Amino acid sequence: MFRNLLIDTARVSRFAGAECHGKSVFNQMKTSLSGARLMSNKAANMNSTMRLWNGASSNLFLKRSAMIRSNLLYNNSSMISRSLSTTRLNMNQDIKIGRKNTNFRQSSNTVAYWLIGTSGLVFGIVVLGGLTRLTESGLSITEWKPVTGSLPPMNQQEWEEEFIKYKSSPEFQQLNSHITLDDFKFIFFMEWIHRLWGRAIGVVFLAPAIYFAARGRTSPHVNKRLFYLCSLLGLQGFVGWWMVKSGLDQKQLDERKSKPTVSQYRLTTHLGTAFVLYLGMLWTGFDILKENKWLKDPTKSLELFKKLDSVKLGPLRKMSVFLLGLSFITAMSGGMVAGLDAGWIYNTWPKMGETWFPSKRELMDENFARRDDKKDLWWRNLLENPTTVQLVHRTFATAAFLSVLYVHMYAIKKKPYIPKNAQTSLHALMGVVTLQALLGITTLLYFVPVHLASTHQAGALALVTVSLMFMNQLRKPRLQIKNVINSSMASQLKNSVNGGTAKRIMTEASKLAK
Ligand code: HEM
Repeated sequence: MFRNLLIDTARVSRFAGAECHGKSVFNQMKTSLSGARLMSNKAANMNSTMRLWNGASSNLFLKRSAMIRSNLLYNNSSMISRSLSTTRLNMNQDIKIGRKNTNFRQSSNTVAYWLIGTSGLVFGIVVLGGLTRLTESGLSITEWKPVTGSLPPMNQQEWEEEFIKYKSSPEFQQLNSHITLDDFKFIFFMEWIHRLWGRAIGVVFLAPAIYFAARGRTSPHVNKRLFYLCSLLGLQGFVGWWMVKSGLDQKQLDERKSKPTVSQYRLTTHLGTAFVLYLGMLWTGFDILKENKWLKDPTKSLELFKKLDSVKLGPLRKMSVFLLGLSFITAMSGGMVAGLDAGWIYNTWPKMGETWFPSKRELMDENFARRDDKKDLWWRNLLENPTTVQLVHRTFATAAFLSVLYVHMYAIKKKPYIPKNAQTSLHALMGVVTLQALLGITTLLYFVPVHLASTHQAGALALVTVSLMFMNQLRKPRLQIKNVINSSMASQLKNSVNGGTAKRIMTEASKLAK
C-alpha cells in the first residue's frame, strides 16, 4: 500500500513544478515514515505478543503463526525502505527530465573571450582607419578585390602599375601630383594593412563562429546574435568600398562640390557600423560571462535579481540606455566633423572665434541649400556646413558630459540600490567622458594633429565601451535565465531534501525495519 502510494505520488510530482515536487516528496516521505513507525510499532507489539505467547504456551502452532506474522511485518518495513529508494530515484530522474524540458543551453566562457578578443581587433581597425584617414592614405588603392587584393605588389613592375592606377585618381591629380613612388608606397601600405586587418577579422570571426555553433558551445540566443554580427561584418566590407568610391568618382565630387575626399555621410556610416559591430561583440561577450557567473552561484544571483528588479533602479536603467545612445550619437557627429575636416575651423574653445556662437547667416548659409525653394537649408547646413557641424559636435559633446555628470550625482543619492559593479562603471564613465572632452578640446586647439585626433577617436570607443558596461550591469536578467536559476534553486532544495532529511528518514526507516 505504501509502495503504491509513494510511486503514485512520485509520478504525480514528475509533472508538478520543481519546488512543489520537492515539498510533495518530502511530505510523502514523512507519511511513509509514520507508516513505517506504525507498522514497526505493530511489529513490536506482535513480537511482544509472540514472546507472551511463547511464554504462555509452548504450542508449536501458535509459535509458528506468530513468527510468520512477524516476518510479514518485517517484509512490510523493508518494502517501505525500498519505496523510499524508488521515490529518490524518481526525484533524480525528474531533475534530469526538468533540464531536458527547459531545453536550456548556455554558451561557454570561451565563446565570450573569443568575442571580446575579436571586438579588440575591431577597436584596433577603427583606430587604424582613423590613422589612414588622418594620413590621407585612404584613397590610394583604387580597386576593390576582396580576395586577390590580399597581396600587395610583389615587384617593381607591379608597384609601377599600381602607381599608374593611382595617378588617374582625382586625389593624385588635384592634391598629390607631387608624390613619388616611395611616398605612394607608404599611403598604399596604410590602406592595405587596414583592408587586410578587415579580412583577418572576417576569418577570426567567421571560422570560430561556425565551429562553436557546430559543437554546441553557443546557445540558440547567442547563435542568433552571431548571425547578425556576421551579416554586419560582411556589410562593413561593402560599406568600406562604397565609402572609398565616393572619393574616387569625380562626378560625385562635383555634385558635392568637394575636393577629393570621401563623403562625410559614408565615412560616418562606415564608422557607425564599426561601432555597432564592436558594441554587438562586446555586449554578447559580456552577457555570456555575466550569465555564466549568475548560473554558478544561484543564491547570490537571486539577491542581485532582487536589486535589479527594484523600482528604485528603474530611472537609472533608463538613464544608462540614454547615456549609451548619447555617447554613440556624439561619436557619429564627430565622424561628420572628421569627414568634413571641420576641426580645422574655429580652433578656439569655449568660444567659437570671438563669439560664443557663429552668426546665424554663417550657420545657415544659403550656399549649402541645393533646392530652389531652399527647403533643404536646415538639414543641409546641419550635415554639410563645417561650421554648423562643428557646433553640433560641440553641443552633443557638452550634453554627453553634462548628462554623465548628472547621472553620476543622481547615482550617489541612490547608492544603496545600485549594484557594486555598476557603481564602479559609472565612476569610470565619469572619468572617461572628462578625458574625452579634454582630448577633443586639445585636438581642436592644436589644429588636429594625427596623434591627438587618433587618441580622441580611441577615446570615443572607450566611452561607448564603459557606457555599454554600465547599461549591461543594470539590465534585468532574461526570463529564461531567471527560470533556470529558479529551478536550479529548487533542485538544490530537492537535493537537500534528498541528501539530508531524506537520508535521516531512510536511516530511521531502515532502523525500524530491522
Ligand atoms: C565627449 C564626447 C566626445 C566624443 C564621443 C567625440 C567623438 C569623436 C569622434 C568619434 C570623432 C571622429 C574621429 C575620426 O573618425 O577620426 C571626433 C572627431 C572630432 N572631435 Fe570629438 N568627441 C567628443 C568631444 C569633443 C569635444 C568636446 C571637442 C571639441 C570641442 C571635439 C572635437 C573634435 C574634433 C575637432 C574632431 C575632428 C578630428 C579629426 O578630424 O580627426 N570632440 N570626435
